Amino acid sequence: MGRSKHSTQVGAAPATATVQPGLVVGSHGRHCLVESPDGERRICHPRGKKSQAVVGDRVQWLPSTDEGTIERVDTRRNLFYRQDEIRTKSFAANLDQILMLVAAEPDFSEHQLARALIAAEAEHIRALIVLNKSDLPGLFSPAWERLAPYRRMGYGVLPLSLKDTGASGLAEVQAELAGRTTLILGPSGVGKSTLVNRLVPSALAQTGEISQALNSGRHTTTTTTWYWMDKPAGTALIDSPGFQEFGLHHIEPTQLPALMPDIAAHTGECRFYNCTHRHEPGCGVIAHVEGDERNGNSDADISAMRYRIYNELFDELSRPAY
Ligand SMILES: Nc1nc2c(ncn2[C@@H]2O[C@H](COP(=O)(O)OP(=O)(O)OP(=O)(O)O)[C@@H](O)[C@H]2O)c(=O)[nH]1
Ligand SMILES: [Zn+2]
Repeated sequence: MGRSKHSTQVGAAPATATVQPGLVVGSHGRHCLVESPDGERRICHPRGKKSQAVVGDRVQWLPSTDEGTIERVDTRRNLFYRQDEIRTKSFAANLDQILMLVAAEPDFSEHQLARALIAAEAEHIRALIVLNKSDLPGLFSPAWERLAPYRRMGYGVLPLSLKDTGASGLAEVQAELAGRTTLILGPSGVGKSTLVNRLVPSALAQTGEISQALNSGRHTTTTTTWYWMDKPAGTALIDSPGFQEFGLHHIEPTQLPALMPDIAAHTGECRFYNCTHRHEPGCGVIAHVEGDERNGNSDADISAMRYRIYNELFDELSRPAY
């Protein structure tokens, strides 16, 4: 077996093999890499559909020769995933937070940012936004301004620069990661690989090892990977491959307001208890939308862009699946 030579333990399973606890640190397709409490790692295969695991899962596994079988996935605290019309794509489980990395350039999509934040809220996962490339002043300031609504609604937003060998803001980012399990997400070109390599100097080597083990020696980048930054302190970083669209088909349109903190702040002010905040008279949300001609209010703390994103998502999630 091509895969076997990469496993760290060799030998037949004892006849009285008992299930053992483990942590999923890599996954590719149906099989995954499981780390035992002593740090040993081996490839495991799910016993069946119910024992399919994702990175971050705590599992109970049974040794079989030099590989293993996942017998059970422990109850998850949360599962961060996206869903398009056809399928669900899981990123990872049991997260303390997601770190959304965007940059002064390339220009980031606020829609994609909003979608990831909504998916995190739906699973009660904390989110942190980091704006990289603060060394590009002409581009950084407008990007920082675009994030003002997110700061206002309570998200942590941190500036960062990883240019050349210098860094600024890295210590502040590290402080937010300490003692937590963090999934890092970001569109292409924002500096995600640069950041992961800076936070986990052995990342490149580890990725090679994990994807080799999981892909019978073929090096691919389609693997979600768990990196220990500080194991005794419980600080871990999960890096997952890029994606095109962040589907939110698992969310009902009427759930959206509760998952968007700036909108949620005003839903209690609406005249109708089942207000959709799109056209109703006496709507507390509309009354707080910046520049909306329907509002005669003082305090417009919902940006026009955020309200547009709300409406577009509401329409999208209201369309019947086909
Ligand atoms: N000016 C500046 N450039 C940066 C900074 N961080 C990363 N870069 C550059 O941005 C480019 C993209 O960085 P990567 O780390 O490859 O980005 P990525 O997000 O992993 O992108 P993909 O590999 O496409 O997924 C590289 O040319 C980096 O050198 C920064 O803080 N400032
Ligand atoms: Zn309303």
